[in-house]
Amino acid sequence: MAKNSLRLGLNIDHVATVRNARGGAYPDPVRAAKLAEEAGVDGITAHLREDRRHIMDADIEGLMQALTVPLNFEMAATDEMQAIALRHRPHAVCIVPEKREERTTEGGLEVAREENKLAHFIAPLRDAGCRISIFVAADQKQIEAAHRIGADIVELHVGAYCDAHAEGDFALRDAELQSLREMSTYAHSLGLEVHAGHGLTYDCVSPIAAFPEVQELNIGHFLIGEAVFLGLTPAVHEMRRLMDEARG
Ligand SMILES: CC(=O)[C@@H](O)[C@H](O)COP(=O)(O)O
Ligand SMILES: NCC(=O)COP(=O)(O)O
Repeated sequence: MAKNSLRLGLNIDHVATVRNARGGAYPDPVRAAKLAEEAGVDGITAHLREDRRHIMDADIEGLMQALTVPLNFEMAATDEMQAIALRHRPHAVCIVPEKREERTTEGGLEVAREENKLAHFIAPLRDAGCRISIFVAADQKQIEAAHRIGADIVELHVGAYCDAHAEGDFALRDAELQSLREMSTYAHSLGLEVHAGHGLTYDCVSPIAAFPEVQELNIGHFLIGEAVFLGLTPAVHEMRRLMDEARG
């Protein structure tokens, strides 16, 4: 595996969170995405939630028109979202679980219990040329099911590891890290491309970036927050530096 094959995808959802807090047009997530592109990100991630709490339909339209880097379109497995993805045909579609009342994405997708349904759901998206990613916990059963339904990618939900690190529960953090390490090796052995994301910060990114099987990190909330202090370009550059350093 090439040394520098770790890509950074910026999740721009929370530019839209700030915009939507007041209504109106700014800050504009498409402008943020273009700036991030100039700063050297390898892709943009946007999650069109069913309740449109941050990214809106017009943002997806704007991103599809403006971006030169790939768009990773995160969405729930609903008919509405499938129709939107089929209209835009983004580079990748990442299927995520969604609960209307949650503050953020709490876990990975339940693939094993919904295997047939999901296999049918992703088929037209694949036929439309989208790469299929499934956002999963570090759980062998879910990874095997993602492989069986024909996903190209699994994105490992690293939120529990990040939370344990932030809370100083280092025993739990190390246990989570070990599961993530084992499951990234396992997913790669099945032929799945491995991505990781959710809750990554400067403080906790390095051990995940060091996993040789991981090819992409999707990072948003922390970087958009950090951009308030540093500006988006320096914030992205610092994350890129830490990822490269961890990769060795
Ligand atoms: C699936 C995922 O991890 C991201 O899309 C993240 O969820 C975005 O933030 P919210 O969970 O706040 O929508
Ligand atoms: N899929 C995870 C993601 O896109 C980024 O999550 P976060 O860094 O905004 O928590």
